[in-house]
Amino acid sequence: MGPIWPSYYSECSALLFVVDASNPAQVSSSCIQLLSVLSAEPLASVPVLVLFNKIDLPCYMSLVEMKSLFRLQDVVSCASQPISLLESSARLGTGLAQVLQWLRSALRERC
Ligand SMILES: Nc1nc2c(ncn2[C@@H]2O[C@H](COP(=O)(O)OP(=O)(O)OP(=O)(O)O)[C@@H](O)[C@H]2O)c(=O)[nH]1
Repeated sequence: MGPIWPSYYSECSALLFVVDASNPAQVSSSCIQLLSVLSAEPLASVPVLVLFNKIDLPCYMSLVEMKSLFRLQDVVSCASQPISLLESSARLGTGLAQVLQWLRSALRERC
């Protein structure tokens, strides 16, 4: 779906970038894709939540591991937009309250 994302950028008020944390191959390609999304001009000031999902699965990569493997702290510091990082399990509902809280406050700040 990546190739069609830019057609939505101009209408975007908040961006939820969901990464499958249980799939190491997808995690690395997602991080590269994230850098491209963050550098898109229409998203320069749009609040971003990077959500590491599927943390209920046995082999998921934790936020701590991902921060160190993909230098996420550097990505966050260098980006023009505010970026938050959260973990979730959509299956179990873990972390979803924080996602909604982030969404509410991101949209409130844009109004
Ligand atoms: N165990 C687990 N499974 C999940 C979770 N979230 C989604 N899934 C499952 O993952 C599969 C794909 O979910 P989708 O929502 O279709 O995600 P997608 O991005 O379209 O598909 P993928 O690219 O394959 O991840 C479905 O079978 C979901 O039930 C989660 O937090 N934990």
